[in-house]
Amino acid sequence: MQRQLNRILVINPASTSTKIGVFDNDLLIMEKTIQHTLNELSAFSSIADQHLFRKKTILESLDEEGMNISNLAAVCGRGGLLRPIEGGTYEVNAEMIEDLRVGYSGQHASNLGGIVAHEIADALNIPAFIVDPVVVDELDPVARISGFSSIERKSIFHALNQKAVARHYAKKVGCSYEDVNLIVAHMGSGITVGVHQSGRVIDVNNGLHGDGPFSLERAGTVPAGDLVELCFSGQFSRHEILKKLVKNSGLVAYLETNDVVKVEKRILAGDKIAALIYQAMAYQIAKEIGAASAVLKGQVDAIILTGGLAHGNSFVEAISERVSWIADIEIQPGENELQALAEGAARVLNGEEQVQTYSF
Ligand SMILES: Nc1ncnc2c1ncn2[C@@H]1O[C@H](COP(=O)(O)OP(=O)(O)O)[C@@H](O)[C@H]1O
Ligand SMILES: CCCC(=O)OP(=O)(O)O
Repeated sequence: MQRQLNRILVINPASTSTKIGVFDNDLLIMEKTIQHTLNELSAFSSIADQHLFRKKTILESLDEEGMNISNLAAVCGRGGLLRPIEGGTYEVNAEMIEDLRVGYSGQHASNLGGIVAHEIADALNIPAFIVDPVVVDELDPVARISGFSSIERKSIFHALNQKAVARHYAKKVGCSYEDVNLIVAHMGSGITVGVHQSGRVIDVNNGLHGDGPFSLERAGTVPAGDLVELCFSGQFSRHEILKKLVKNSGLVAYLETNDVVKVEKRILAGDKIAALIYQAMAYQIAKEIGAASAVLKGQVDAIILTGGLAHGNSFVEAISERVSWIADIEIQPGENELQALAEGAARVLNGEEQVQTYSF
């Protein structure tokens, strides 16, 4: 079926930048990363308060690029820490904006995606969407059990990129996403390993302040008793501990950088600590992939390695040597989030997928 031409503005707010793209359906016309200085952002007391500033910089950038926004069909933002929801494309509504504004499941720059998309779309009288936000929750009941009866495991992960690379793989092998079983490891500031069974992510580590491998900045699973002792030691406030777990752990804590390219140079120059930490990060990811293969009872069509760290040949090799016996390994470097947002909006605008409503 012939698709109609839909011009879509997509917005992916990150902690120090806003990435934007203009697409005709899923065909990229223009993309730009708008960098924000710490000085600019420090003027705001919360992430949500940045919405007018981010909107202004987006509209100015589009103007500079000569983009006429009057012919847009929709605006689509990366969704944030909402209530747990099924995967899909959601129209932004008042309930969603309120949850993004307060950060129902926590604070993350992606909370701005839906808010800013709505503000731009509203002025143009066109719909605003979010696609596969980080709170997509399709966990099997058994995966929710933590072992500590007052705490349930949560699904907070790179749903947008994970589902996009999984769909691309399925298309490449001539199947639909619902026909394949995949393990997807997204490896960047946060690292999440998702078990994709028949189009649903039935198990995944909580990549924000939950569990799983440590990452560039996150702690991942930490020995529980020792963490409790640290929390009650009087050394740290609640905010400091949470910040440490999310922003100042992993590679940053051990090696004082979140740049793996620099770490690889240090290793080549003989830095033994750098080599140990680098190996440990690959080891923990491989271990998580091994656990995911047990969830799928070994019926794994492919393992997909994605995110910025998948650009690194030796890092990919360090993981592959431990897990290549499980299934073929596909490398899809980078995060493809702008493309995934455009694809999600285009599927709905072209009637290929039903738009979802955020309600509770
Ligand atoms: N060619 C490369 N080789 C090794 N590591 C790379 C390469 N390109 C990027 N990286 C690493 O990827 C990481 C950034 O991942 P990314 O997914 O962009 O993070 P974020 O989650 O913040 O978007 C950095 O540590 C960077 O050094
Ligand atoms: C897992 C939630 C999303 C996340 O961690 O994103 P970043 O890796 O971009 O911080």
